[in-house]
Amino acid sequence: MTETVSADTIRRLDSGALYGKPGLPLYLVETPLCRAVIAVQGAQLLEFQARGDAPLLWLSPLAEFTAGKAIRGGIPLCLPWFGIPPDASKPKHGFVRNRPWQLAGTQVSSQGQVQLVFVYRHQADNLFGADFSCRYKITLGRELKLALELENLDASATAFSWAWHSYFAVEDVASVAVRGLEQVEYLDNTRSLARASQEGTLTFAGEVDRAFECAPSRQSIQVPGLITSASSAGCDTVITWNPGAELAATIADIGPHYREFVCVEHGAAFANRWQLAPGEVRSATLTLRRE
Ligand SMILES: O=P(O)(O)OC[C@H]1O[C@H](O)[C@H](O)[C@@H](O)[C@@H]1O
Repeated sequence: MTETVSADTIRRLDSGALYGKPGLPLYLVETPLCRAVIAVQGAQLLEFQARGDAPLLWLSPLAEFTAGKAIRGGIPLCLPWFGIPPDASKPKHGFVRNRPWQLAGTQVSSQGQVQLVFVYRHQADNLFGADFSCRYKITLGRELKLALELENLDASATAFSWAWHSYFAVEDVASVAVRGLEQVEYLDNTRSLARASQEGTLTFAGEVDRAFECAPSRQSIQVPGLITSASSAGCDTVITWNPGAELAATIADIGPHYREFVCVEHGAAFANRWQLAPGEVRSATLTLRRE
């Protein structure tokens, strides 16, 4: 990554210009290798498509672009906690997905991959009582590479849980199969986190909400083409989610569109959460692509 990126490769525009729903600033990245859209809020990838391939990510046609509200689809980053916190008055999945991030740098490699680095700094408050900072590198080529670096800036040891909450575009959720989780134990969020073991390939007949701790580093998702994921150490939890018809009907920005996506999320949650000493930095990576 050496050269500077030309101004027409990365353009900043309002969500109104792309989706007809004004309200949030976005970056549109167009290169000979791919096209991507990233919201400033949450540094959230909304679209990624290698040239000539089908879109990798699903963005809800009912997505809202309202400051402070999570955008349905793409890859929201859930952090500094994943799921519902013990204090239920606090937001689900933390707050960094609902806050603006700063674009700290851009570069292009000699092979044409474009890299954007986003940063977020939190100062201890009532929501989360520890200072921390995140550095999030998004590399856009024929594949998508994500790298997160989290630093505990607090004087005390602090626990963090987080996930890249990827929504993958599928033809029909009913014919999707996820491989790479066979025989792995999971917490079933549809049954108060009861433990069970994944028997065979994971399919989506109705609501599925499973958190696999200490999961293998590779999964494949048959959509019916193949999407593959490869994660590094430190990114050991996989969460699989689709609400199914009944629950989706109660979620305003999903509704009848639940058939169009599956979430196969990667991060560090439950038993895999990160316990960071004062000043400790920890990182993880995830690579996603269509084969
Ligand atoms: O609606 P959200 O806050 O974005 O959460 C959407 C879903 O995220 C994860 O996959 C959780 O395991 C689910 O329980 C949750 O419903």
